[in-house]
Amino acid sequence: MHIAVPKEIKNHEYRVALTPTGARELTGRGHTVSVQAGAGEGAGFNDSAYEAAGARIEGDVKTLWQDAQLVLKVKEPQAEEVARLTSGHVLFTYLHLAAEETLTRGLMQSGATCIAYETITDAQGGLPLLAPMSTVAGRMAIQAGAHSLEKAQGGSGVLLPGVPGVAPGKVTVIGGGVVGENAARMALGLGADVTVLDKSLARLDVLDDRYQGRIKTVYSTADALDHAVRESDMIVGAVLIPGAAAPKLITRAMLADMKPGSVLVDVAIDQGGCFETSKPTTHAEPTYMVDGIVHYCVANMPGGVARTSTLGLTNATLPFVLALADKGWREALSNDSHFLPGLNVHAGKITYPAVADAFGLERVDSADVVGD
Ligand SMILES: NC(=O)C1=CN([C@@H]2O[C@H](COP(=O)(O)OP(=O)(O)OC[C@H]3O[C@@H](n4cnc5c(N)ncnc54)[C@H](O)[C@@H]3O)[C@@H](O)[C@H]2O)C=CC1
Ligand SMILES: CC(=O)C(=O)O
Ligand SMILES: [Mg+2]
Repeated sequence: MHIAVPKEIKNHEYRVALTPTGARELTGRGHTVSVQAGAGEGAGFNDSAYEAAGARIEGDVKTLWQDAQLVLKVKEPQAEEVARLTSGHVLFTYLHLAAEETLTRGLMQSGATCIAYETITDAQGGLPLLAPMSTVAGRMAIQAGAHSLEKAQGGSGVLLPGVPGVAPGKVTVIGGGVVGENAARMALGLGADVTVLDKSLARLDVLDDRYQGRIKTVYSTADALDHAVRESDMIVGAVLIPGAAAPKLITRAMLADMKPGSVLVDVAIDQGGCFETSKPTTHAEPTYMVDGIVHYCVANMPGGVARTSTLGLTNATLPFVLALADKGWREALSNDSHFLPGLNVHAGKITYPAVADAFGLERVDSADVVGD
Protein backbone atom coordinates (compact mmCIF):
# COMPACT_ATOMS: atom_id res chain seq x y z
CA MET A 1 0.00 0.00 0.00
CA HIS A 2 1.10 3.59 -0.60
CA ILE A 3 1.07 5.55 2.63
CA ALA A 4 1.55 9.32 2.84
CA VAL A 5 2.53 11.42 5.84
CA PRO A 6 1.88 15.14 5.30
CA LYS A 7 3.48 17.88 7.36
CA GLU A 8 0.87 19.17 9.82
CA ILE A 9 -0.38 22.66 8.97
CA LYS A 10 -2.57 23.56 11.95
CA ASN A 11 -1.31 26.59 13.90
CA HIS A 12 1.77 25.62 15.95
CA GLU A 13 1.23 21.90 15.38
CA TYR A 14 4.63 20.21 15.42
CA ARG A 15 3.64 16.57 15.81
CA VAL A 16 3.97 14.05 12.98
CA ALA A 17 1.81 10.97 12.44
CA LEU A 18 4.62 8.49 11.79
CA THR A 19 8.16 8.27 13.22
CA PRO A 20 11.11 6.78 11.32
CA THR A 21 10.65 3.71 13.55
CA GLY A 22 7.08 3.33 12.25
CA ALA A 23 8.21 3.96 8.68
CA ARG A 24 10.71 1.12 9.03
CA GLU A 25 7.96 -1.27 10.20
CA LEU A 26 5.88 -0.37 7.12
CA THR A 27 8.61 -0.47 4.50
CA GLY A 28 9.86 -3.74 6.00
CA ARG A 29 6.47 -5.26 5.15
CA GLY A 30 6.72 -4.09 1.57
CA HIS A 31 4.65 -0.90 1.80
CA THR A 32 5.62 2.39 0.13
CA VAL A 33 5.91 5.32 2.54
CA SER A 34 6.09 8.94 1.33
CA VAL A 35 6.84 11.59 3.93
CA GLN A 36 6.46 15.27 3.12
CA ALA A 37 9.81 17.06 3.31
CA GLY A 38 10.29 18.47 6.81
CA ALA A 39 7.21 16.71 8.24
CA GLY A 40 9.09 15.30 11.24
CA GLU A 41 11.34 18.24 11.98
CA GLY A 42 9.14 19.78 14.70
CA ALA A 43 9.25 16.49 16.59
CA GLY A 44 12.99 16.03 16.13
CA PHE A 45 13.00 13.63 13.15
CA ASN A 46 14.84 14.84 10.06
CA ASP A 47 14.25 13.71 6.50
CA SER A 48 17.37 11.55 6.43
CA ALA A 49 16.08 9.48 9.37
CA TYR A 50 12.97 8.62 7.29
CA GLU A 51 15.10 7.86 4.25
CA ALA A 52 17.23 5.51 6.36
CA ALA A 53 13.97 3.74 7.27
CA GLY A 54 13.20 3.18 3.60
CA ALA A 55 10.73 6.05 3.16
CA ARG A 56 10.69 8.51 0.25
CA ILE A 57 10.83 12.22 0.94
CA GLU A 58 8.30 14.12 -1.19
CA GLY A 59 8.75 17.85 -1.68
CA ASP A 60 5.50 18.45 -3.54
CA VAL A 61 2.43 18.28 -1.30
CA LYS A 62 0.05 17.84 -4.26
CA THR A 63 1.95 14.77 -5.48
CA LEU A 64 2.13 13.43 -1.94
CA TRP A 65 -1.68 13.39 -1.59
CA GLN A 66 -2.36 12.29 -5.18
CA ASP A 67 -0.18 9.19 -4.91
CA ALA A 68 -1.50 8.08 -1.53
CA GLN A 69 -4.01 5.37 -0.65
CA LEU A 70 -3.68 5.82 3.12
CA VAL A 71 -3.02 9.29 4.57
CA LEU A 72 -1.72 9.46 8.15
CA LYS A 73 -2.18 12.73 10.01
CA VAL A 74 -2.37 14.02 13.56
CA LYS A 75 -4.91 16.86 13.50
CA GLU A 76 -8.22 17.13 11.70
CA PRO A 77 -7.73 18.14 8.06
CA GLN A 78 -7.60 21.88 7.51
CA ALA A 79 -9.59 23.37 4.59
CA GLU A 80 -6.78 23.00 2.04
CA GLU A 81 -6.31 19.36 3.09
CA VAL A 82 -10.03 18.60 2.80
CA ALA A 83 -9.79 19.92 -0.76
CA ARG A 84 -7.07 17.34 -1.50
CA LEU A 85 -9.09 14.35 -0.24
CA THR A 86 -10.79 12.06 -2.76
CA SER A 87 -12.85 8.87 -2.67
CA GLY A 88 -9.59 6.97 -3.26
CA HIS A 89 -8.19 7.98 0.14
CA VAL A 90 -8.38 6.42 3.56
CA LEU A 91 -7.66 9.12 6.15
CA PHE A 92 -6.51 8.11 9.65
CA THR A 93 -6.22 11.01 12.16
CA TYR A 94 -7.97 12.87 14.99
CA LEU A 95 -11.27 14.24 13.64
CA HIS A 96 -13.50 15.41 16.56
CA LEU A 97 -16.35 15.86 14.07
CA ALA A 98 -19.25 16.45 16.48
CA ALA A 99 -17.86 19.94 17.13
CA GLU A 100 -17.15 20.77 13.45
CA GLU A 101 -20.09 20.79 11.03
CA THR A 102 -18.18 22.41 8.14
CA LEU A 103 -15.42 19.82 8.40
CA THR A 104 -17.97 17.00 8.66
CA ARG A 105 -19.72 18.13 5.48
CA GLY A 106 -16.37 18.64 3.72
CA LEU A 107 -15.30 15.08 4.51
CA MET A 108 -18.66 13.78 3.30
CA GLN A 109 -18.25 15.67 0.02
CA SER A 110 -14.72 14.33 -0.48
CA GLY A 111 -16.01 10.74 -0.64
CA ALA A 112 -13.00 9.61 1.44
CA THR A 113 -13.03 6.91 4.12
CA CYS A 114 -12.26 8.75 7.36
CA ILE A 115 -11.22 6.89 10.48
CA ALA A 116 -10.84 8.86 13.73
CA TYR A 117 -8.25 8.06 16.37
CA GLU A 118 -10.49 9.30 19.18
CA THR A 119 -13.44 6.94 18.67
CA ILE A 120 -11.46 3.67 18.60
CA THR A 121 -12.19 1.71 21.79
CA ASP A 122 -10.50 -1.00 23.86
CA ALA A 123 -11.63 -3.99 25.89
CA GLN A 124 -11.41 -1.98 29.15
CA GLY A 125 -13.90 0.63 27.94
CA GLY A 126 -11.16 3.15 27.22
CA LEU A 127 -10.14 5.15 24.15
CA PRO A 128 -6.58 3.89 23.50
CA LEU A 129 -5.67 6.38 20.76
CA LEU A 130 -7.01 9.35 22.71
CA ALA A 131 -5.47 8.30 26.03
CA PRO A 132 -1.81 9.16 25.34
CA MET A 133 -2.69 12.68 24.20
CA SER A 134 -5.18 13.08 27.04
CA THR A 135 -2.33 12.20 29.39
CA VAL A 136 -0.20 14.93 27.81
CA ALA A 137 -3.04 17.50 27.78
CA GLY A 138 -4.02 16.75 31.37
CA ARG A 139 -0.45 17.25 32.53
CA MET A 140 -0.06 20.42 30.45
CA ALA A 141 -3.36 21.85 31.69
CA ILE A 142 -1.87 22.59 35.09
CA GLN A 143 1.33 24.07 33.62
CA ALA A 144 -0.77 26.31 31.36
CA GLY A 145 -3.26 27.17 34.08
CA ALA A 146 -0.55 27.98 36.65
CA HIS A 147 1.11 30.35 34.16
CA SER A 148 -2.28 31.93 33.39
CA LEU A 149 -2.79 32.68 37.10
CA GLU A 150 0.15 35.10 36.97
CA LYS A 151 -0.81 38.80 37.01
CA ALA A 152 0.93 39.51 33.69
CA GLN A 153 -1.40 36.96 32.03
CA GLY A 154 -4.54 38.55 33.52
CA GLY A 155 -4.63 36.08 36.40
CA SER A 156 -5.42 36.64 40.06
CA GLY A 157 -1.81 36.30 41.17
CA VAL A 158 -2.27 33.03 43.08
CA LEU A 159 0.72 30.65 43.33
CA LEU A 160 -0.77 27.13 43.36
CA PRO A 161 1.40 25.65 46.14
CA GLY A 162 1.04 28.74 48.34
CA VAL A 163 3.93 29.36 50.75
CA PRO A 164 4.36 28.61 54.46
CA GLY A 165 1.62 30.55 56.21
CA VAL A 166 -0.41 31.06 52.99
CA ALA A 167 -2.94 28.47 51.83
CA PRO A 168 -2.45 26.74 48.45
CA GLY A 169 -4.59 27.58 45.44
CA LYS A 170 -7.73 25.53 44.77
CA VAL A 171 -7.94 23.51 41.57
CA THR A 172 -11.17 21.81 40.50
CA VAL A 173 -11.10 19.30 37.68
CA ILE A 174 -14.45 18.48 36.03
CA GLY A 175 -14.28 14.97 34.56
CA GLY A 176 -11.98 12.46 36.24
CA GLY A 177 -11.00 10.39 33.19
CA VAL A 178 -7.55 10.38 31.59
CA VAL A 179 -7.21 14.18 31.22
CA GLY A 180 -8.76 14.75 34.61
CA GLU A 181 -6.61 12.28 36.51
CA ASN A 182 -3.43 13.59 34.94
CA ALA A 183 -4.37 17.19 35.66
CA ALA A 184 -5.24 16.31 39.23
CA ARG A 185 -1.98 14.42 39.66
CA MET A 186 0.07 17.39 38.42
CA ALA A 187 -1.85 19.84 40.58
CA LEU A 188 -1.34 17.58 43.59
CA GLY A 189 2.37 17.38 42.80
CA LEU A 190 2.55 21.18 42.81
CA GLY A 191 0.94 21.29 46.24
CA ALA A 192 -2.46 22.65 45.21
CA ASP A 193 -5.74 21.84 46.97
CA VAL A 194 -7.34 19.51 44.39
CA THR A 195 -10.95 18.38 43.86
CA VAL A 196 -12.25 16.18 41.02
CA LEU A 197 -15.91 16.15 39.96
CA ASP A 198 -17.32 13.31 37.89
CA LYS A 199 -20.70 11.77 37.07
CA SER A 200 -19.14 8.32 37.35
CA LEU A 201 -18.93 7.05 40.92
CA ALA A 202 -16.75 4.21 39.64
CA ARG A 203 -14.14 6.76 38.43
CA LEU A 204 -14.32 8.69 41.71
CA ASP A 205 -13.79 5.41 43.53
CA VAL A 206 -10.66 4.67 41.48
CA LEU A 207 -9.25 8.15 42.14
CA ASP A 208 -10.02 8.03 45.85
CA ASP A 209 -8.31 4.68 46.15
CA ARG A 210 -5.33 5.55 43.95
CA TYR A 211 -4.56 8.87 45.67
CA GLN A 212 -5.61 7.74 49.16
CA GLY A 213 -7.88 10.73 49.70
CA ARG A 214 -5.22 13.32 48.80
CA ILE A 215 -7.43 14.27 45.84
CA LYS A 216 -10.96 15.17 47.01
CA THR A 217 -13.70 13.56 44.93
CA VAL A 218 -17.19 15.04 44.54
CA TYR A 219 -20.16 13.69 42.59
CA SER A 220 -20.88 16.22 39.83
CA THR A 221 -24.21 18.04 40.28
CA ALA A 222 -25.43 21.60 39.66
CA ASP A 223 -24.76 22.33 43.35
CA ALA A 224 -21.23 20.95 43.12
CA LEU A 225 -20.54 23.11 40.05
CA ASP A 226 -21.91 26.23 41.82
CA HIS A 227 -19.60 25.52 44.74
CA ALA A 228 -16.64 24.92 42.42
CA VAL A 229 -16.99 28.25 40.61
CA ARG A 230 -17.16 30.17 43.89
CA GLU A 231 -14.20 28.44 45.51
CA SER A 232 -11.71 27.60 42.75
CA ASP A 233 -8.69 29.53 41.51
CA MET A 234 -8.48 27.21 38.49
CA ILE A 235 -11.06 24.93 36.87
CA VAL A 236 -10.02 22.33 34.31
CA GLY A 237 -12.73 21.13 31.89
CA ALA A 238 -12.02 17.46 31.15
CA VAL A 239 -15.40 15.83 30.46
CA LEU A 240 -16.10 13.57 27.51
CA ILE A 241 -19.14 11.87 26.07
CA PRO A 242 -17.31 9.84 23.41
CA GLY A 243 -17.70 11.25 19.92
CA ALA A 244 -20.34 13.79 21.03
CA ALA A 245 -20.23 17.52 21.68
CA ALA A 246 -19.25 18.34 25.26
CA PRO A 247 -22.04 19.44 27.65
CA LYS A 248 -21.83 23.13 28.71
CA LEU A 249 -21.33 22.83 32.45
CA ILE A 250 -20.32 26.41 33.35
CA THR A 251 -22.49 29.15 31.89
CA ARG A 252 -21.52 32.76 31.33
CA ALA A 253 -23.76 33.82 34.23
CA MET A 254 -21.75 31.58 36.56
CA LEU A 255 -18.53 33.50 35.78
CA ALA A 256 -19.84 36.34 37.93
CA ASP A 257 -19.51 34.05 40.96
CA MET A 258 -15.82 33.35 40.28
CA LYS A 259 -12.98 35.27 41.88
CA PRO A 260 -11.61 37.84 39.38
CA GLY A 261 -8.53 36.53 37.58
CA SER A 262 -9.43 32.88 38.15
CA VAL A 263 -8.60 30.56 35.28
CA LEU A 264 -10.68 28.20 33.15
CA VAL A 265 -8.67 25.63 31.18
CA ASP A 266 -11.04 23.93 28.73
CA VAL A 267 -9.26 20.80 27.57
CA ALA A 268 -12.56 19.49 26.18
CA ILE A 269 -12.50 22.32 23.62
CA ASP A 270 -11.76 19.84 20.82
CA GLN A 271 -15.25 18.44 21.39
CA GLY A 272 -16.71 21.97 21.50
CA GLY A 273 -15.75 22.83 25.09
CA CYS A 274 -17.57 22.41 28.41
CA PHE A 275 -17.78 26.09 29.35
CA GLU A 276 -20.32 28.31 27.56
CA THR A 277 -17.72 31.06 27.03
CA SER A 278 -15.04 28.76 25.52
CA LYS A 279 -13.83 29.20 21.95
CA PRO A 280 -10.85 27.43 20.42
CA THR A 281 -7.50 29.20 20.75
CA THR A 282 -4.02 28.42 19.43
CA HIS A 283 -0.57 28.09 20.97
CA ALA A 284 0.21 31.50 19.43
CA GLU A 285 -2.57 33.20 21.44
CA PRO A 286 -3.68 30.64 24.00
CA THR A 287 -5.78 32.79 26.34
CA TYR A 288 -8.47 35.47 26.34
CA MET A 289 -10.57 37.15 29.01
CA VAL A 290 -14.35 37.00 29.51
CA ASP A 291 -15.87 38.90 32.46
CA GLY A 292 -12.50 39.01 34.23
CA ILE A 293 -11.86 35.26 33.94
CA VAL A 294 -8.85 33.93 32.00
CA HIS A 295 -9.80 31.28 29.42
CA TYR A 296 -7.20 28.83 28.02
CA CYS A 297 -8.78 26.77 25.20
CA VAL A 298 -6.02 25.37 22.98
CA ALA A 299 -7.46 22.57 20.85
CA ASN A 300 -4.11 20.88 20.15
CA MET A 301 -2.33 21.19 23.46
CA PRO A 302 -0.01 18.18 22.86
CA GLY A 303 1.36 19.90 19.75
CA GLY A 304 3.20 22.24 22.11
CA VAL A 305 5.32 19.35 23.40
CA ALA A 306 5.64 17.65 20.04
CA ARG A 307 8.58 15.38 20.81
CA THR A 308 6.98 13.61 23.78
CA SER A 309 3.54 13.70 22.15
CA THR A 310 4.66 12.25 18.81
CA LEU A 311 6.39 9.34 20.53
CA GLY A 312 3.38 8.72 22.80
CA LEU A 313 0.83 9.00 20.00
CA THR A 314 2.65 6.84 17.47
CA ASN A 315 3.26 4.07 20.02
CA ALA A 316 -0.54 3.80 20.22
CA THR A 317 -1.41 4.30 16.54
CA LEU A 318 1.23 2.03 14.96
CA PRO A 319 -0.56 -1.33 15.43
CA PHE A 320 -3.68 0.15 13.78
CA VAL A 321 -1.62 1.68 10.95
CA LEU A 322 -0.01 -1.70 10.30
CA ALA A 323 -3.41 -3.41 10.24
CA LEU A 324 -4.76 -0.84 7.74
CA ALA A 325 -1.70 -1.18 5.52
CA ASP A 326 -1.47 -4.98 5.65
CA LYS A 327 -5.16 -5.88 5.40
CA GLY A 328 -6.85 -2.85 3.82
CA TRP A 329 -9.42 -0.85 5.77
CA ARG A 330 -12.43 -3.13 5.25
CA GLU A 331 -10.74 -6.25 6.59
CA ALA A 332 -8.85 -4.40 9.32
CA LEU A 333 -12.07 -2.86 10.68
CA SER A 334 -14.31 -5.88 10.22
CA ASN A 335 -11.80 -8.11 12.06
CA ASP A 336 -11.65 -5.84 15.10
CA SER A 337 -14.77 -4.70 16.97
CA HIS A 338 -12.74 -1.97 18.75
CA PHE A 339 -11.24 -0.58 15.53
CA LEU A 340 -14.66 -0.48 13.82
CA PRO A 341 -16.03 2.48 15.90
CA GLY A 342 -13.13 4.50 14.52
CA LEU A 343 -14.96 4.76 11.20
CA ASN A 344 -16.74 8.15 11.10
CA VAL A 345 -17.33 8.86 7.39
CA HIS A 346 -17.36 6.68 4.27
CA ALA A 347 -18.34 7.52 0.69
CA GLY A 348 -20.29 10.62 1.67
CA LYS A 349 -22.14 9.03 4.61
CA ILE A 350 -21.69 9.38 8.36
CA THR A 351 -21.18 6.12 10.20
CA TYR A 352 -20.62 7.39 13.78
CA PRO A 353 -23.93 7.81 15.67
CA ALA A 354 -23.01 10.83 17.83
CA VAL A 355 -21.78 12.76 14.77
CA ALA A 356 -24.94 12.02 12.78
CA ASP A 357 -27.04 13.05 15.81
CA ALA A 358 -25.07 16.29 16.29
CA PHE A 359 -26.01 17.57 12.82
CA GLY A 360 -29.25 15.69 12.11
CA LEU A 361 -27.56 13.71 9.33
CA GLU A 362 -28.49 10.30 8.00
CA ARG A 363 -26.27 7.49 9.29
CA VAL A 364 -25.26 4.19 7.77
CA ASP A 365 -24.11 1.32 9.94
CA SER A 366 -20.32 0.79 10.05
CA ALA A 367 -20.74 -3.00 10.06
CA ASP A 368 -22.79 -2.76 6.84
CA VAL A 369 -20.20 -0.47 5.23
CA VAL A 370 -17.26 -2.80 5.91
CA GLY A 371 -19.33 -5.80 4.84
CA ASP A 372 -20.14 -4.28 1.41
N1 LIG B 1 -7.37 20.19 23.93
C1 LIG B 1 -6.56 19.18 23.65
O1 LIG B 1 -5.46 19.38 23.13
C2 LIG B 1 -6.94 17.80 23.99
C3 LIG B 1 -8.22 17.54 24.36
N2 LIG B 1 -8.62 16.31 24.76
C4 LIG B 1 -10.03 16.15 25.13
O2 LIG B 1 -10.20 16.10 26.53
C5 LIG B 1 -11.49 15.53 26.79
C6 LIG B 1 -11.41 14.47 27.89
O3 LIG B 1 -10.74 13.32 27.38
P1 LIG B 1 -10.42 12.05 28.29
O4 LIG B 1 -10.00 12.44 29.65
O5 LIG B 1 -9.52 11.18 27.48
O6 LIG B 1 -11.84 11.34 28.37
P2 LIG B 1 -12.28 10.20 29.39
O7 LIG B 1 -13.40 9.47 28.73
O8 LIG B 1 -11.10 9.44 29.89
O9 LIG B 1 -12.86 11.02 30.63
C7 LIG B 1 -14.00 11.82 30.56
C8 LIG B 1 -14.65 11.82 31.94
O10 LIG B 1 -15.71 12.78 31.90
C9 LIG B 1 -16.72 12.28 32.75
N3 LIG B 1 -17.95 13.01 32.45
C10 LIG B 1 -18.77 12.91 31.37
N4 LIG B 1 -19.80 13.78 31.47
C11 LIG B 1 -19.62 14.44 32.66
C12 LIG B 1 -20.33 15.45 33.33
N5 LIG B 1 -21.47 15.97 32.83
N6 LIG B 1 -19.86 15.89 34.53
C13 LIG B 1 -18.73 15.39 35.06
N7 LIG B 1 -18.01 14.41 34.46
C14 LIG B 1 -18.45 13.95 33.28
C15 LIG B 1 -16.76 10.79 32.43
O11 LIG B 1 -17.43 10.04 33.42
C16 LIG B 1 -15.27 10.47 32.32
O12 LIG B 1 -14.73 10.02 33.57
C17 LIG B 1 -11.98 15.01 25.42
O13 LIG B 1 -12.87 15.93 24.85
C18 LIG B 1 -10.70 14.92 24.62
O14 LIG B 1 -10.93 14.96 23.23
C19 LIG B 1 -7.73 15.25 24.83
C20 LIG B 1 -6.43 15.44 24.45
C21 LIG B 1 -5.94 16.72 23.94
C1 LIG C 1 -6.66 14.71 21.04
C2 LIG C 1 -6.28 15.83 20.19
O1 LIG C 1 -7.11 16.43 19.57
C3 LIG C 1 -4.91 16.22 20.09
O2 LIG C 1 -4.04 15.53 20.62
O3 LIG C 1 -4.63 17.25 19.46
MG1 LIG D 1 -10.00 20.52 16.55
